[in-house]
Amino acid sequence: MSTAPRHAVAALTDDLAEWLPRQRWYAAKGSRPERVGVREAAQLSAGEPALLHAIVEVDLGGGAGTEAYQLLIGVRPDLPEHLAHAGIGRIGGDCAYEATQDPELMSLLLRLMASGEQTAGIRWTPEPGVQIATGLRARPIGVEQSNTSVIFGDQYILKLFRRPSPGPNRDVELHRALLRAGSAQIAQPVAVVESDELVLGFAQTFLDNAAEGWAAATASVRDLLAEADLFAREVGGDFAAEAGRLGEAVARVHRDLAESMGVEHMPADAVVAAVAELHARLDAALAKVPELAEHEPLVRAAFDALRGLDGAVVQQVHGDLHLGQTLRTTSGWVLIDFEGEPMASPAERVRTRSPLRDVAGMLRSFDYAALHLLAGTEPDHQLLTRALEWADRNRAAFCSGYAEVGGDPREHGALLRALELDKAVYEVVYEASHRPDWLGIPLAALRRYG
Ligand SMILES: Nc1ncnc2c1ncn2[C@@H]1O[C@H](COP(=O)(O)OP(=O)(O)O)[C@@H](O)[C@H]1O
Ligand SMILES: O=P(O)(O)O[C@H]1O[C@H](CO)[C@@H](O[C@H]2O[C@H](CO)[C@@H](O)[C@H](O)[C@H]2O)[C@H](O)[C@H]1O
Repeated sequence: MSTAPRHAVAALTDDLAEWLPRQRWYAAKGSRPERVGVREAAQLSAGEPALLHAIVEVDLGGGAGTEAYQLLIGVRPDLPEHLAHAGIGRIGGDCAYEATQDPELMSLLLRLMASGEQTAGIRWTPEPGVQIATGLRARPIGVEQSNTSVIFGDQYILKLFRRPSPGPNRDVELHRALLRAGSAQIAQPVAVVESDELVLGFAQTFLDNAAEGWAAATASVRDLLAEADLFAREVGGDFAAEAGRLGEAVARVHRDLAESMGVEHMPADAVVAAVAELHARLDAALAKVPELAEHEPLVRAAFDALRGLDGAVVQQVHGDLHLGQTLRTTSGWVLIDFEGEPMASPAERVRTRSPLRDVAGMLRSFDYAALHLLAGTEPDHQLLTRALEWADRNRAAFCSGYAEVGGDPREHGALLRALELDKAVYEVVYEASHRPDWLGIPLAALRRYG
């Protein structure tokens, strides 16, 4: 490829305006970019295939502002069959494609991380004391995610942040803090990829043979619904013991984050401000999803019940905890992805929060796991009763497990209820823009809180 990197990516911007909205990690769901501009472009490899790195700026038009995305673009004269699905468009006579799908180009990233060098303004730095093996086969991860990850052999997983933001990266910082506290509930940090302003990628040990919490929990629900005249405790795939151990693991993570990064007691005026913020989040959600309106009084009452709350403890927490952020390894539960809520601004994400926020997230997730199989099916009272029984049983087991290490979350009923409702409202907005077929899950939950 003979064109300068910036010109090469600029040649692709019309194609990108079509391609970006089809990507799972594109945040402004439903809006086609009005314009795509190139903020930074660099060539990481000039061979054939060539590898371009770019930060592009998506202008959503109508005063909606811009969003920056990180792209890795492969360039070849022709796309072989195994990359046909990855095509983006054309740069001159060549084909441009999503490079994370190309093992040949991704193995270059592993070599760069192992070398610790700086290439085209990007630093590839192993974490202190880590020796990175090279020569491992790269493969893209086959799951839907907010970013894009590549696995190397069975040893490392590199997450490329699709919307890198300036300042310290929360995922990296919290992992380092947990490592300092000796946490056994995280995958070890391996390397960080950064430019002058942005953290672009984060590599960790790949936990081979780990089962995703969501997959394990929903397998248990499937077993139960197939035996709908048995109680959850009588079915072979009962999940309650695992839910309990997961509760313990989450409490350990909270204890270690508190030890490494400290805790604060919220003064009364901060509680008032936090309640106002909950209401403001609800206002924004109501404006986006009209179906929420019937639940407004219930949710506002739960928020108002917090006004007199005294001495609430806040600290760094996971921030977006659900079963999909947990992995069950042979030695216990591990939490992943400490970036915080994908829809929150970087400033909101770094704030200290009540640990009960994570507990509320997990409790909501047990509800999701129990009910997602019934979403969009004919109402069946028996199946619904069994699914709700599964949710109750596992929610209770999770809280009991948490209480083995930290305090019992159920002793803070008003706060937990308000945070669960806030999370359900967040989920309504998330589902409305990402998975409208699942919108009924958090809406039905709001109905049951009534
Ligand atoms: N250390 C790891 N070991 C094994 N699998 C992992 C690891 N980290 C992430 N994964 C897998 O990658 C998926 C996406 O990771 P995650 O950090 O949640 O990315 P995103 O921020 O894009 O949602 C997870 O659901 C899990 O299946
Ligand atoms: O994993 P992400 O950081 O991208 O989190 C977002 O997407 C999640 C869905 O993948 C979403 O979680 C919601 O759906 C889950 C089931 O798919 C469920 O277990 C969670 O309880 C529910 O909140 C998450 O809210 C969103 O931030």
